[in-house]
Amino acid sequence: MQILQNLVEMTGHRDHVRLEVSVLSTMQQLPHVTNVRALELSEQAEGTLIRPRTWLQDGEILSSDCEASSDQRGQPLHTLPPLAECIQQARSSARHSDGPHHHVLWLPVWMHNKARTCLEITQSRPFSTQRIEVLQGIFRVYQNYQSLLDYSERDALTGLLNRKTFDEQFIRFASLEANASVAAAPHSLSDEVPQQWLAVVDIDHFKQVNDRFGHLFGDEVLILVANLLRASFRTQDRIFRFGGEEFVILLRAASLKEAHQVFERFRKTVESHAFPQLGQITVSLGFTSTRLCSPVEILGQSDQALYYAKQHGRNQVCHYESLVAEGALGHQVAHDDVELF
Ligand SMILES: Nc1nc2c(ncn2[C@@H]2O[C@H](COP(=O)(O)OP(=O)(O)OP(=O)(O)O)[C@@H](O)[C@H]2O)c(=O)[nH]1
Repeated sequence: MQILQNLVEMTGHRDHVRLEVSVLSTMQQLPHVTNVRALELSEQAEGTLIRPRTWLQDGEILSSDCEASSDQRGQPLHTLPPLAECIQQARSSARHSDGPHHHVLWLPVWMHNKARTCLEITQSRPFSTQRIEVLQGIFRVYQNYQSLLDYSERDALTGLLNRKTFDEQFIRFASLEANASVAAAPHSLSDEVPQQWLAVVDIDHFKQVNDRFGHLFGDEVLILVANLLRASFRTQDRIFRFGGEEFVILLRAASLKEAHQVFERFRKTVESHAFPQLGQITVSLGFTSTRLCSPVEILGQSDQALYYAKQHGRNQVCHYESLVAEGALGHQVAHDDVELF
């Protein structure tokens, strides 16, 4: 009965992290469970890393509020061989016993053929068949509900994250970033601190595609561009379809140079892609650093850089602060210049 009540509570959430906290508290209440964690898997230059995103501490379930790439508690996936093998073979669970009172069960959350999260349950007794059935039952409800949440966060045409999700995630992220940067050094173009960049991408002369080939064909082009976006960025970078033929990318990069290179590489990928019937299409991209500004200002700055790219020949990447430093843009975007949220 307690489990049923917990399941009702679990499915009342509209947020991935709160749902995760809820499923872990449900599992933690089972007898002999000594620890529960949700591990996040992320692809980094040095290989797949795992870090605890939600965990049990002093009887309370806590969640990390920092980005995976800046979390010091990440460890290489290969340091947990049974889990690494389970992920590599796309299996639904793995188990490991480390002494008579330490038994671990891992349940990876598979979505779009990728496991980005894995639940970890530790018990002081070996897992009985019945216990595994109960845990897997709870896990299936949780996973189905995660899929529903995921579906509501995505754009139906391209499968990218939608504008609503951007508004929710970016406002939350920007307030975390603002708090973190209170003690940070003043911003300069040559800073080498890992930071986030926001780019607005717009397909050039897309209206002509629709006019010549029809709206349905235009939709196919949007899907192809979305696929190129997915292939060009890492899984921890977030890509949104913002509306129409406009996309937004949130990228983590160590320097302006690196961010510029990554965006430039994407521009070239689109330029050199052979689109059926169309041949070549191009994109313009405006980007800015997300530090020390409000979400409205950040979007406004990227939009200004994009507008500049469009006005100066299209098929190019423009960086807002560089344009301002060169005197190419008239003025910095103020709060009331743009109204987006
Ligand atoms: N096929 C399709 N077209 C869309 C969708 N959303 C917006 N569009 C079209 O995208 C086009 C955008 O055109 P504009 O913003 O005028 O500019 P453009 O032709 O892309 O030219 P520049 O941006 O100036 O390079 C319009 O024709 C819209 O109808 C969509 O979901 N599917």
